[in-house]
Amino acid sequence: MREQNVTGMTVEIKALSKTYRKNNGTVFTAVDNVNLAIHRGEVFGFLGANGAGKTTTIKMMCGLVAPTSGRILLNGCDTGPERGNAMRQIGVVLEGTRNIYWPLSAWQNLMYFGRLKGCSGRALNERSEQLLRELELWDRRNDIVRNFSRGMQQRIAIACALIADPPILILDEPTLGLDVEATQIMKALLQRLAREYQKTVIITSHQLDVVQELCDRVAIIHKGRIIADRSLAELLALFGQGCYQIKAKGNFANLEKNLPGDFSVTEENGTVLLTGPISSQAELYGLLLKIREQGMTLIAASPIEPDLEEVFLKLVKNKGGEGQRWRHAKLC
Ligand SMILES: Nc1ncnc2c1ncn2[C@@H]1O[C@H](COP(=O)(O)OP(=O)(O)OP(=O)(O)O)[C@@H](O)[C@H]1O
Repeated sequence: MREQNVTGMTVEIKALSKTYRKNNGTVFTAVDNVNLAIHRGEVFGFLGANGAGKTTTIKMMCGLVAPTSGRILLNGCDTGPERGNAMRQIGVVLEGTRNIYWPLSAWQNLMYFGRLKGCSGRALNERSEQLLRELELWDRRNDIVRNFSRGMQQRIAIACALIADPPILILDEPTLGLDVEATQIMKALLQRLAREYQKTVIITSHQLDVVQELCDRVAIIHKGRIIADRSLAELLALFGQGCYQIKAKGNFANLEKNLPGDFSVTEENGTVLLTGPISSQAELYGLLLKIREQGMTLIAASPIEPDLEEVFLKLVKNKGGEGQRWRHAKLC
């Protein structure tokens, strides 16, 4: 029976672990005590470097890999004892364009996947038409999918994943291989699914600019463990405090050794860029003074906003995750 969903979360992952036994008999932990709670109507980015444990976690959510321990509740249904019900709560696009049948038309794909998921008759026809119109593919419904662009194939895969109207949509690299325009269409579509239809949209992606534009919240997994789980705004703010970039011209050789250790110095087309943490106005003025004393010409000094890529790299490089955030926050 479905567990009453009183938490307002459509996905709850509790103490989830997965271990594999290697050929030499040692045990390898791919996913290590992961806890996540994802809201209805949220676009959630699940990030990690290669081999971090994203796919293993997603596969456990999709019932493709059995957890070693822990629980996954999808809209209140436990993927263990209530696998069938739990699977009805999700639509999954794991390998994008490979999720659909290329020799079939768009319409035939929807009929096929719809029937596979227990839909039939008028309801299936109406749902298919609605999805194809929504995804601006209605005019191409009778065309063979093989001849579609990658972006269109990806949209058909999403339509097939949504055919039974699940509350949760999971997508692995939804914008991989798409051009700029198709990427924009995909981002707008996923955002609309979350905002207008209150779907919980979970994406994995290595394209951090896409994640930054698209996601409300981000979790970062590293060596099987969650090292950050926050709203995007919080994550960026956490790492953005007091970070400055100063532009100047002139010889910086002597200045470099007098800079605080966390500062980086680069030169671009004759302009020297000094980037690093500044904790107070006094510290900023002191540094500007040093630059002038050096005989350099000051061009500009401005606070900088970190992007998700910087935040990701800092967290992953320092491995300690948010537990050490104050130390990292200084490393602008
Ligand atoms: N069936 C398996 N047997 C043994 N080890 C596995 C198995 N599946 C995954 N692993 C290991 O578990 C770790 C996590 O793999 P996973 O595929 O979840 O990473 P990922 O974050 O999805 O990486 P990528 O971004 O490269 O897809 C890796 O070290 C991988 O080699």
